[in-house]
Amino acid sequence: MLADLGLIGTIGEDDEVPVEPESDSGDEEEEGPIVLGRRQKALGKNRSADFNPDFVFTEKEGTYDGSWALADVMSQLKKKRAATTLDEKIEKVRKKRKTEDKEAKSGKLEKEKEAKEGSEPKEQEDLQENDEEGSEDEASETDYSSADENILTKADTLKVKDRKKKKKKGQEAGGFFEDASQYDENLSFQDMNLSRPLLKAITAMGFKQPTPIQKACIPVGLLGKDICACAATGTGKTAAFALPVLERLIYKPRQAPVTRVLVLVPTRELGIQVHSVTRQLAQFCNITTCLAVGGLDVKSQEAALRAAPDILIATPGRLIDHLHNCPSFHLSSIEVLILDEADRMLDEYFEEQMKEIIRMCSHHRQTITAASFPTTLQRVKDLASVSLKNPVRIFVNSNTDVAPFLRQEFIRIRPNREGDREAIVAALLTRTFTDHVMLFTQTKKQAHRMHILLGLMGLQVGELHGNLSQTQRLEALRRFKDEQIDILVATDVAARGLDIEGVKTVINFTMPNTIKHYVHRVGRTARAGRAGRSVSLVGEDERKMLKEIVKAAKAPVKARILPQDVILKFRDKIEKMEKDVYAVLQLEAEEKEMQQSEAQINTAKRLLEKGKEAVVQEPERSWFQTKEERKKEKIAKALQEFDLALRGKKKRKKFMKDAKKKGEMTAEERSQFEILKAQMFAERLAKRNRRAKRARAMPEEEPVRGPAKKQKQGKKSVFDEELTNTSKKALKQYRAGPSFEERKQLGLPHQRRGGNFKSKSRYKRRK
Ligand SMILES: Nc1ncnc2c1ncn2[C@@H]1O[C@H](COP(=O)(O)OP(=O)(O)OP(=O)(O)O)[C@@H](O)[C@H]1O
Repeated sequence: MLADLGLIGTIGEDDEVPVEPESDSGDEEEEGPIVLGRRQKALGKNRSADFNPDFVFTEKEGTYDGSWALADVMSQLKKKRAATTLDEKIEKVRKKRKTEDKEAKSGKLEKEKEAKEGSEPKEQEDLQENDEEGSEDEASETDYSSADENILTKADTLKVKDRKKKKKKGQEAGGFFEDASQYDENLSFQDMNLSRPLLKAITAMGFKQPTPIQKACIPVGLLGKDICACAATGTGKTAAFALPVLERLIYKPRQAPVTRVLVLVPTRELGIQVHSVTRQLAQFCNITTCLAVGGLDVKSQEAALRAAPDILIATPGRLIDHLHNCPSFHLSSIEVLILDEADRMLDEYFEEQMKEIIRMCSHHRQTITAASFPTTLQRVKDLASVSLKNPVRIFVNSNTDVAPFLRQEFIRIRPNREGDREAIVAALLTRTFTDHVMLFTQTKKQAHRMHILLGLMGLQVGELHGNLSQTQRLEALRRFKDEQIDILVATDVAARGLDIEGVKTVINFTMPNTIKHYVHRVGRTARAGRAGRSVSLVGEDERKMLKEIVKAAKAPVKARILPQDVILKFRDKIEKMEKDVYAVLQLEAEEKEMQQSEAQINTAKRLLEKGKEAVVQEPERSWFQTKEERKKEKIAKALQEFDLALRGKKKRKKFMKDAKKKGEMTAEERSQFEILKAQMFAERLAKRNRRAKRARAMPEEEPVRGPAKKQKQGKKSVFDEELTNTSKKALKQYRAGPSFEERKQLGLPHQRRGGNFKSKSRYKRRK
């Protein structure tokens, strides 16, 4: 059972001093290891009212082994492994290339000998040239020879980017929220009236003092109020919402076991992490937790749900699956609903699923939403569509705040040099940022390609995106966490919430869709008070976002310039590697084909041997939408996107068409495609925001009473009223005909012609 799996352990707890050992080698302007105290002093000058720069993420002294619970979670995964891993394929191609190069070299030497024996002076010249080429070939092998030393050590240039003065906007006022963003700076965990088991767990986890969001959030959460919380990435939001909830659960009288708390998260990996942190915080109390995210075994989750765990952490899709297919499981007992990464949970992508979940939740509950930043107050009000009741707004950072100890750098990509991106990234990863690096790409395809390219260069790389199986995703995360790989290439699936300890550098291959995505991506480093660095490649089309980032930055933003010959060298290297990349992709395709045919053969074999019964059909699981509805929704969304992608964008249309026709894209086109993808997303988002706000209501079917009801129905016309009035009085009046007054007004004879039916019908006829 999941509850017994012991999914304890966390990401990010150790006894390290919060110092970032820099991996840069050839950078003259580089500072030495950034000691937190010093950075803080510097920041002190720039003191922000939103984030308390005096806050120190103190060293963790806990004895608790905070390792990932990945091993346990992975035991739930289906064991369906590829015959060989991608890294094995890369290694195979690399070895082949090495032997081929060796052979070519020895061939050349032999030729050289022959030539020396009976050659003329001109031939000798040619051979000299060949010799030079030969040494370059050698250098193009993955390991760097002395010829490349210069390239590896030549320093980049760093310039501080000018920053236009940020206009200070007043905080958006909203009568809707009670504001509790001010907090008592001296508040300690002990002052918060938390129970002993929780305090013990906090100590065991090594937390010495609460973070600003925890200081602000925990006291309000304990009062049972609805909260709309917002703080920078990596500032401890998870514990901020988990602690008050755990405290309340400890004191709840227990009768029959019921699930009281539901935490919804947007990605599976984040679910695993939140579950792990909750388990650690609850390690000394008798509170049960359950993890129900996609990609993990359904059956064991069902069994765990039947035991009604106190806290359930889930992704929306898998939760709905259980609600519809696990008869005894329901949400009517939910007392606290928590939406982590709330802005994502309430965006269009999850809209239908969220409506369905909230519809099933009990009306009487506390709702807590946690996000890294709400862009506008309107957005926050959107969050209110989950029916927050007199919510308390707790914002301890402003809209575009990045982590306080993040150093932001940008590399300019000149027009028509888009094709250099891969070379620049390769140069950064081999020369400057060699370990604990996350590289973000826009598309899964580019992430995969970068994995292969960098792997062929001899770097230790892994990839994390939606095209991989859950096993592969978690395995990549585990290897990165365990320092088996130095670089994790990922798409935005890994951008939110993931707390991977010790990430030193985040590199953006292209700028992400929106600033919000940027803040999330770079938020994977400089967490919990540690220092970190982000390096983003910015092309002409992306400069607008750069300007905004520079404007919002509190610390100086730097421009990094790589020496041109370094870029050329790596470009050359990549060009030469192209055939090897193709070879790896080919190996993958062949293996996939083999596996598919093997599976078909096995099914046929079983059918032949044991008849139809041998092929066990999984019972179909039901879903809240019919297959038709699901299909319709998907088609509608796809059409909308397609429509947007094409509208007025002839250039794009042509680009897509050309790229498709050619089958293979050049480095330039690949980079453009990445940028295009991000732009399309941003456009879709902008269009969505321009649209008149639909009632994003998640209808709470509570009866509306009193004047509200009248207002809602609108005023009826006299005609409607007469037509629909069926009261006794109205009927009597109708039978009796118009009154004396009415007759006078209508110019009818004043005398009624008797009250009998006959005269009345006559009157009616005349009328
Ligand atoms: N009071 C504290 N003292 C020291 N470390 C803490 C404290 N609270 C949390 N942390 C650590 O800070 C790190 C970041 O915490 P967490 O993942 O909750 O941040 P977050 O705000 O949810 O980030 P994101 O927005 O990226 O999801 C974790 O490693 C956690 O263990």
